[in-house]
Amino acid sequence: MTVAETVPVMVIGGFLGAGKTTLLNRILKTGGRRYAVLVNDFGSVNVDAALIESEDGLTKKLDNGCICCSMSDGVGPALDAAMQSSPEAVIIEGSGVGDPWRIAELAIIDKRLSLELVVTLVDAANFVRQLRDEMLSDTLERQLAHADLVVVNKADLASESQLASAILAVQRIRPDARLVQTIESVLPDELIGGIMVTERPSIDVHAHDHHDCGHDHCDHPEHHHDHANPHHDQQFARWLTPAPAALDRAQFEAALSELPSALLRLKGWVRFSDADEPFLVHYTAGRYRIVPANDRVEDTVLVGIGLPDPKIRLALQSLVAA
Ligand SMILES: Nc1nc2c(ncn2[C@@H]2O[C@H](COP(=O)(O)OP(=O)(O)OP(=O)(O)O)[C@@H](O)[C@H]2O)c(=O)[nH]1
Repeated sequence: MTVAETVPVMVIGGFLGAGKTTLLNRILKTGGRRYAVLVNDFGSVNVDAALIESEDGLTKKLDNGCICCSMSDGVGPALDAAMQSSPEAVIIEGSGVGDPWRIAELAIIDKRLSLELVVTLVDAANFVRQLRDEMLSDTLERQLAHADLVVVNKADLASESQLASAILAVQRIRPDARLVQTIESVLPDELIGGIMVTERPSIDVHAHDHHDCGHDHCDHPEHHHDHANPHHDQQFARWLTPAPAALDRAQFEAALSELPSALLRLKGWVRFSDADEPFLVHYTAGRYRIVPANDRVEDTVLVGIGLPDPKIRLALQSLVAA
């Protein structure tokens, strides 16, 4: 197979809530190619997969958990299934605490694929503060380390100085990447289908290293985690909170505003007592958005991720008791 016959792969990375799914949906709408999409979410309910607006039935959902594990054999069964529909391009959205380069490596070693672009999103309003947090900085820096394109998103939520310092910090970590600043992940037209990466530095991929990724369910011989950091998102805790009862919206919003700051991201669906349809809840770093959900809601449940803090479980319980 020549390079021309390989299927280009775009990997989308970036921290929790930075706007990855928003970008993915934008590319699906306007990118003009037949895409196969793999998404890897942080919780046991794959909220992102439900939010991918694919109209052509090509979207393939990855099972939850570590993308490196789910895709360890070559690029894995999920991609094999996606390739059956002969996509013109593949987009893989990593989890908000994952390392997009781990996914990119898998694309590099699969002969059917060629890595086209690693794009990393950054939350303009929160990036510098997150970078100063020693529990988060390593994850954030890794996400940028191999980015070809950095999208400094959520510019509408950032002050001028937050935006300027976010851009400076990105340039310090990844001076070679192209950088754009966006609102709602609206990329300039010329970037939407990807950018031509003409010079990718030589790549050191250890396809046959064998080391334990630390996941109980994984028994694959070929993993590509760092030896130094075999389980890259170990420091994060996850919460699954069913929300079966119809909630009082005002109380729910009040409780959302009180969530402990160690809870970095919360998303999912709830029902309110004054409305028939379910609502989609997005909470990131103290801000939230509640919008009517589409018709694909199966369970009303909230999934959360953050740094371990005993206050979070109680706060989530009172949230769904609102
Ligand atoms: N105000 C504002 N909100 C945004 C912007 N971009 C995305 N959002 C909202 O931020 C929330 C998170 O966006 P997502 O696209 O789901 O972020 P993500 O990176 O996929 O999140 P995870 O997969 O959970 O890490 C959603 O409510 C979006 O509608 C933006 O530029 N400005």
